[in-house]
Formats: sequence, C-alpha cells, structure tokens
Amino acid sequence: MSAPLWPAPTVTAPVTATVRLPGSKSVTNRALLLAALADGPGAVRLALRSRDADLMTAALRTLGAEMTAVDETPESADWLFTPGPVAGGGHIEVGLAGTVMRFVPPMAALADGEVSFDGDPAARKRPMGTILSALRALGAHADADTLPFTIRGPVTGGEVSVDASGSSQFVSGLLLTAARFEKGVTVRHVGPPVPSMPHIEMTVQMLRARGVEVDDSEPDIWRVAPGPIAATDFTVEPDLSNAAPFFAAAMVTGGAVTVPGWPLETTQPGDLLRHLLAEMGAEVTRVPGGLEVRGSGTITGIDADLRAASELTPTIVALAALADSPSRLRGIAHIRGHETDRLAALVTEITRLGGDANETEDGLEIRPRPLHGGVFHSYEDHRMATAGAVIGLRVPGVEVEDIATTRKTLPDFPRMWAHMLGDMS
Ligand SMILES: O=C(O)C1=C[C@@H](OP(=O)(O)O)[C@@H](O)[C@H](O)C1
Ligand SMILES: C=C(OP(=O)(O)O)C(=O)O
Repeated sequence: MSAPLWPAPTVTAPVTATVRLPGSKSVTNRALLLAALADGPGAVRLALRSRDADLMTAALRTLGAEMTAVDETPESADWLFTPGPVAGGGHIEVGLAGTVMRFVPPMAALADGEVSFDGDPAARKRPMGTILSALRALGAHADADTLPFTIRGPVTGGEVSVDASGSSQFVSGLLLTAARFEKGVTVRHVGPPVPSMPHIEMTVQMLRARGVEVDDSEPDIWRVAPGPIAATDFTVEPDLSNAAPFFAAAMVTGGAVTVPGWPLETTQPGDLLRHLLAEMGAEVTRVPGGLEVRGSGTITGIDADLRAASELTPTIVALAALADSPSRLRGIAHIRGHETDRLAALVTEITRLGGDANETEDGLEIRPRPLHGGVFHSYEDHRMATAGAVIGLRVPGVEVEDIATTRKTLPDFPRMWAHMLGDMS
C-alpha cells in the first residue's frame, strides 16, 4: 500500500516569515536519558515531542524511569524525573531512531535482567554491530549484530576499540551511560574519520555539564571516569538542523526567514547552516534573539565537505538542484546508513524530477537542470520529505509521498510549512 501524496505548495512571491522551531531531537534524547540516569530528581524543559522523542520516553519508562510531563504543548513538554534503578525484563521499540537504537542499549546493559530491542523494518538495516560488539567487549551479552537483539548485563566497562566511521552515535551511545559503568570507559576509534563530530562534542559537553569527568584531549580517544551523573534542571535548544528547509524557503523564493532563539554558542551541527547557506548565496544575519536568512532568489552551487553536518545533506541537495551552478558534496559516505540510503534516494528522486545527479564514493554531484513535477518519495525519511517540500516551492506539481514521516523530529511539519507560507500558495 502506498502512502498518501502531499501536494507541495508552489509560491512565486518571496516568503517572509518568522519560524519558531521546537526542541532539538539530539539534545532532547540525550537530556532525557541523562536525567533518567542522574543521581537525583531533575527536569528536562522544552523537550521535543515527536516520534523519536516519544520512542525515547517510552524506552526510558520500560527501563523503570519515573517521569511526568508537565506544561505540555503539541510541540514540547517539560519532563520531571525521579530516577531509580535501571529495570530489566522489558521490550523496547526503537522505531527508526538512531538516538534510541544506539543510546539506549548501553543503559539497558546496566539492568538486572534481559532487555529486548526491535524497530521498524528499515531500522533492521541500520548499522548496529559496532556498538553491540563494544558492549560485549565491555562485559555485556548481546545476541545479534542488528535489530532485533537482546542485551543482558552486567556491563563492567573498561577499554574498547571501535570503528565509528559508520556513525558518531556509536561513540555517543557508549559515552552517555559510561559514568555508570563500574570502570567507566575508554573508547578508541580506529578507522576512517568519524562523521558528525559536533554530535560527539554535544555528548561530551552535556556530560561535563552534569559533573561527569570526560577526557577528549587525544584525537579519537574518549575517556569517561566512573561516577555519578548530577541531576540538572535543563532547557532544550531549538532544533537548528530542522531550520534548514525553512531557511531554504527564503533562498528559493528570494524572501527572508527568521528563526528565533538561535543560540550564540552551540554544539548542534545545524549551526553550520550559517556558513553553508552563505556560501550558497544567502545573506545570513544574527538579529536580536535569532538568525535571519535572506535569499536573492538565485542559489549558487557549492563544493563542500558535509561530514560534520551530514544530516543537513537532503536540504543542501534540494537547494543544489535549484542552483545556477553545479555542486559537489563530500565526506558523507556513511549517510547510506541513515534512515534510508540517502545518497541513492536523493539521486533517484532528483533524477525522477528531471534533474541530473550522481553518487560518488563519498558523496554526490548535482548539475542543475530545469525540473518538472512528479512524485517525490520520502523512504520514511523525514529529511527526504522536507527536501521534496523545498523543491516544490519552485517546481509546480511536486507531490511528496508520506509527508507524515516528518513526525520523526517535527510534530507537525505541514502546519508549520503552511503557516510560513501564510496565504501565498
Ligand atoms: O547523535 C546524534 O544525535 C546524531 C548524530 C548523527 O548521526 P551520524 O553520526 O550517524 O551521522 C546525526 O546524523 C543524527 O541525525 C543525530
Ligand atoms: C540521521 C538522522 O537521524 P537518526 O537520529 O535516526 O540517526 C537524521 O535525523 O538526519
């Protein structure tokens, strides 16, 4: 059965809007897990509500966390935690969430009893072997190398070598729980470069903010000392990566989009949009309390290494397909293991609309050509769906299949998109 089609709105006038974004998926899911492991009652405020965040809260409850949502809106919740021992015996559904499938198993290895994991059919294809072998090396039992699997502790911790070139989440997952391992952990990466390094910095910074001792002074080695994780009252930043399609709307239409609450300093890789979009021809300005992106309507192609911010690739590709010169994106071989094989999916969908793109060993080449309408498939990938919406702004007749898949990290993308466009479409 095919998913419903969403006619992407096309606009001719410049889009001018302020777009308030809900909390970061990456920060929310780290903060929730750390609050559940903390040494006392704490709070996670303005936590994202979305499929990935809901999967994390359900997983933590399965592991015994006592948590109550207060001040709920459709987009956010303030969670109050009363931590207790990690409980085994349960089953956890990870959906298609990398942060749940890679961050929760190390925590489950603290439980006294088995914990089983499964996820969407597409999740069974995502790489898991690296973190499951690492958990085995640290004392736990894991009965498979992909979903579904069962974890049984105890995990004692110690030293482990991993090849994290497939995902930074292998490192983040081990570090997040490691302070609770008897011996802490030393993770040594051996292999091609680790992608998405800002996400590891996010992990390290959030651990340090909770009193955990982390040594990252040597490249590719992270040491976490055993000890308590301090309880905090913590507020989640807006999701800067999710700003990408909205800023892209300003660029495609020659308008201006402002995102309030853009932090002055952050570990979110979405902050790299400031440089990437400027390089593609946007005027990017910090305005009081936010960030404004203004487009001229003309987009310049880009030659960029996106390894640090690989989750921005689908939006950058949508812009590149509408640019006035070719683009080359490098350093992103590992996104073949994201929600879908993003390199293949982007080439297929851009080509389907009359565009010209190809895969390289570690990225994509895009040569702009006039595009026509058609179905843009989303492959259960929220960022593929929003890339289709961006192209549809300029190309009439684009229909995005399964726009609801955007619920992975945004509670109501179609409403936000319509709100941004006002009555222009
Ligand atoms: O730790 C995180 O929150 C994330 C890390 C990155 O994963 P990869 O290192 O697999 O790219 C990123 O792409 C993903 O969206 C979120
Ligand atoms: C790669 C992504 O997600 P995940 O956290 O599931 O890895 C993403 O959001 O682009």
